[in-house]
Amino acid sequence: MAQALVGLVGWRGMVGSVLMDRMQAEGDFDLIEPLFFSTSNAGGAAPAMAKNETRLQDAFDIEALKRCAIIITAQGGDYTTEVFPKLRAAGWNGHWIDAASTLRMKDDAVIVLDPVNMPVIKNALSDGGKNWIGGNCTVSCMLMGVGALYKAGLVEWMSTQTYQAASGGGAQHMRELLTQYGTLNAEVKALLDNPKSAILEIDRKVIAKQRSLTEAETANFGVPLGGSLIPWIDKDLGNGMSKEEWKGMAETNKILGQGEGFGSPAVPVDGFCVRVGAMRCHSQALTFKLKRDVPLADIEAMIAADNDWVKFVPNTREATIHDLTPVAVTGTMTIPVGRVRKLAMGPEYLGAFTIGDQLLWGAAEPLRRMLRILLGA
Ligand SMILES: NC(=O)C1=CN([C@@H]2O[C@H](COP(=O)(O)OP(=O)(O)OC[C@H]3O[C@@H](n4cnc5c(N)ncnc54)[C@H](OP(=O)(O)O)[C@@H]3O)[C@@H](O)[C@H]2O)C=CC1
Ligand SMILES: N[C@@H](CC(=O)OP(=O)(O)O)C(=O)O
Repeated sequence: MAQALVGLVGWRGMVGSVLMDRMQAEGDFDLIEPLFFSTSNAGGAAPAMAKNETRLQDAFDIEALKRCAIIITAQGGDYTTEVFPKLRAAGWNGHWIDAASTLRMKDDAVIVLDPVNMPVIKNALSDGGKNWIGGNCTVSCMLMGVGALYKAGLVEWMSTQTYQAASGGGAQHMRELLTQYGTLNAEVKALLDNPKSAILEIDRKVIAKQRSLTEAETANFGVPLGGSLIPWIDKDLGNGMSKEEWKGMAETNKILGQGEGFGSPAVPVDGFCVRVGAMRCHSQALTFKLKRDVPLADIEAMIAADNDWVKFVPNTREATIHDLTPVAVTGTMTIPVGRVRKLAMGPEYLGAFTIGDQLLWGAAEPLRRMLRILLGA
């Protein structure tokens, strides 16, 4: 039987490259006939994973896209906004798998995170669903870690305080962060090399340099991030909330198939989203109000048993500083959850800390897993 023709758009970008690596590592290309698209180099050579179709197709060519049974895109929201409606209007009835946020909250779209919401995905599939969208990276990584508490119906509300990496803004943001670190280091290198130099002199020079970075040096974040932080991510919704913060409640509930549109109450999720100088791991401190007092050991066991990727980190200094950091997690599929303890506010109040690679579980992995679900593999 002929293999399904799967269109790949955005495969050479940062998210797309991580997706390609994961698809190769898991043998996904053995199951499909890939058709590679480009917005900038139609007619050029497709990457080595191509089989019969070795030339890049034009990613804006609706007729070429219509040939595909499934399209996976990590090209970005502008591309989705431009192409998806035209493709559907042209009668294309295939499956659209997308990393961008554009379609996430549409009624006919499912936010895919199958280790957490396989029942929601299966329901939508049996109802003829065709639009499968990856979730916000922070939300997906959080639910991979503590989804067990939601599945058990234990969460009355949750507050999140995030520590989000530069990669969430894109490749240029990562470069800008590292360039800033380099600039700051260069500013005080001579003083650092002299063990007798005064730390407050170093500090004075660093802050002076941070405050005088040029527009070019802060073009992506708008302000210095190296040696600082930015407590605002994504758009200003005008009600005191950032769009990234809004996604926390909206997407968590939609992923779980509850709240608006599902006929059940939404769990309140709120907090502050903060950009920090990490490279590609999003970290989050979580505060839960549970519906009842559950013994800590039961909670730990529930979290640890939820899926193959969650790793329970004992709440000790040693385990935490080694296993619960962006440096430990980057480039791995592991989602550590640690610092789990009852809080001083009462026995129903639980604290936890979790981390995920925002390019893996936060972006690429749910997409390739959805492809597998569609292929029945
Ligand atoms: N960054 C993130 O953390 C997350 C991003 N997303 C979604 O994924 C989308 C893509 O993000 P991201 O991968 O960071 O975007 P990139 O900018 O890395 O890639 C997007 C596209 O830019 C084009 N491009 C132009 N110049 C280059 C270059 N030098 N190297 C590689 N590609 C280039 C490519 O298209 P072409 O080959 O056609 O020229 C590529 O597919 C986002 O817009 C967002 O919707 C989702 C979750 C997380
Ligand atoms: N907003 C995220 C990255 C991202 O792409 O999110 P979304 O897929 O929800 O637009 C961040 O900056 O860390």
